[in-house]
Amino acid sequence: MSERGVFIGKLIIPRDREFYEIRNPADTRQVVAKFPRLRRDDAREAIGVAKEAFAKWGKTLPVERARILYKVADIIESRADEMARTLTLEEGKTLPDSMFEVVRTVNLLRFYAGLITRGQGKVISSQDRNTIIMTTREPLGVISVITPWNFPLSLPAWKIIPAIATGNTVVWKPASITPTIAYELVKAFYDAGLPEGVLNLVTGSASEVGDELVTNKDVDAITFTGSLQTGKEINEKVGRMNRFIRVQLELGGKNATVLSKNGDINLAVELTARSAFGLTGQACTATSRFLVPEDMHDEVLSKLIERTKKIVVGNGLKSGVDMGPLASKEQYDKILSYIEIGRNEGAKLVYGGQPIKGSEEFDHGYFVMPTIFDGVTPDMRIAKEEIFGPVLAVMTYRTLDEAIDIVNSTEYGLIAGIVTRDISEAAKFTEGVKVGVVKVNKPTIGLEPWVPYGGVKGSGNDMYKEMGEEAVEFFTRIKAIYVGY
Ligand SMILES: NC(=O)C1=CN([C@@H]2O[C@H](COP(=O)(O)OP(=O)(O)OC[C@H]3O[C@@H](n4cnc5c(N)ncnc54)[C@H](OP(=O)(O)O)[C@@H]3O)[C@@H](O)[C@H]2O)C=CC1
Ligand SMILES: O=C(O)CCC(=O)C(=O)O
Repeated sequence: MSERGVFIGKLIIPRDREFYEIRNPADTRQVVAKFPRLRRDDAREAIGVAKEAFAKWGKTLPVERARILYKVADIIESRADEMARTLTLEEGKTLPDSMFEVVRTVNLLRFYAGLITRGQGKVISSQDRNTIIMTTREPLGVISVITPWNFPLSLPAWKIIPAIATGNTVVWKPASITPTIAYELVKAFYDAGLPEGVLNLVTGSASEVGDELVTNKDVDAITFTGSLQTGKEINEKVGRMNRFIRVQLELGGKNATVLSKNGDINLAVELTARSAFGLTGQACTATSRFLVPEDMHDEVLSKLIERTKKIVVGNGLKSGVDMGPLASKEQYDKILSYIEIGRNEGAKLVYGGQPIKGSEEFDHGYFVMPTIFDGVTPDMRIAKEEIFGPVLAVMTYRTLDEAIDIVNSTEYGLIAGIVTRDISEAAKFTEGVKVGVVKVNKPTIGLEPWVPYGGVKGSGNDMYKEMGEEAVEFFTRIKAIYVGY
């Protein structure tokens, strides 16, 4: 398997750096690609290149930037099958889920291309005669983009595209285990004619490359998605630097789906099974708690187990597979350890709870069964901590108020779902839950790119939203202009 490069201004293959292997999580005998482990100096160089490129890119007309974004969209569309396959090989999710990411990326490109040509300022009436006041939005400069592995294409895309569309330049550090699809995304930008240095890709460790992207004084803003722990670390580091820059932190979740007494049981079971076990539970939007009215518990649980038995686990490249492997050995060990924690703290394991082994198809991958714990109480670790895998906690409640309290009882606040036929119940739930997104009769997974997204509490620093028109607010600053005539 060939060695891949990085983009520092342009594509380079740094032969004097160590290369590390990316392996397929469904079959670890297969090497997907090799990438260089860059050092701090390389990241510093990339930031310098981005700063230089900003001097020109920041002054291009929106229509020129839009023209390139539309072209990137066409290129990605023409490479959709190949890119989806690469994503599955590298991260493990099923091909339809990978294709969903590709299509979302194309939609993001076209959405922001259209949006920026519409203009971003306002005209405000003045208290003085013969005066016009207006605002414009200007790009910030160099943006550090640091992203996780679970949505390795569309999640970075929803940061990079509005950043570049608004005239900023970018240095991107993808998660160490998913650089191949990152490389493909950046390549599509350059194939579309993006000027050198506007989008830079640096692969390497969090402690060197990641740290440089956070602490370098030429960085004007940081947008990060990842764990709560890393988010706190980045926040502290930036705080210690004694200068004011924007930091966007999108962190974990411990999302609940609540079945109300007035809800459709079959719908709740279907949405929960999809949101808990789809994407192998490795989504920040996944449902990891299922709250069920006490008197409906037995019927719901038996339907949930029946539905979960139908989930086909396997290599994401195979058709008919619903759930791929976990993305890495680290993930595999972590999920199995949480299953052990659940057992030890007295939750009842009613389905799964095992790695899948014993055949050629499964012996070389990080496969585990979809897992359901029943009798989970809010004080248990499996009810509070983000597991980030296919492990669902079933909990019971008596009143809607109590359900809302349970939903709010973790340190996270990303998404909450309710299944109900009663509109006033849906309204009460929506008002009561402390989260960034509410889903009514919909799965917690599945976001649309034109809708603002972001969590509260431990799920994010909640100053700016991602996606939608709102993303532009993070990547631009407002200038007010008073004109007398
Ligand atoms: N709210 C949201 O929108 C989403 C949140 N997430 C959250 O992401 C987490 C899973 O992703 P995971 O990759 O494990 O998260 P991490 O926080 O471990 O890593 C995220 C990214 O940050 C890098 N990184 C890690 N430590 C530092 C540091 N000190 N300074 C700079 N960069 C650093 C990582 O590099 P490296 O890979 O080299 O370690 C990676 O690129 C889950 O908690 C999940 O909930 C995921 C998706 C969406
Ligand atoms: O659920 C989705 O559509 C997106 C979720 C996501 O991006 C994430 O979990 O990282």
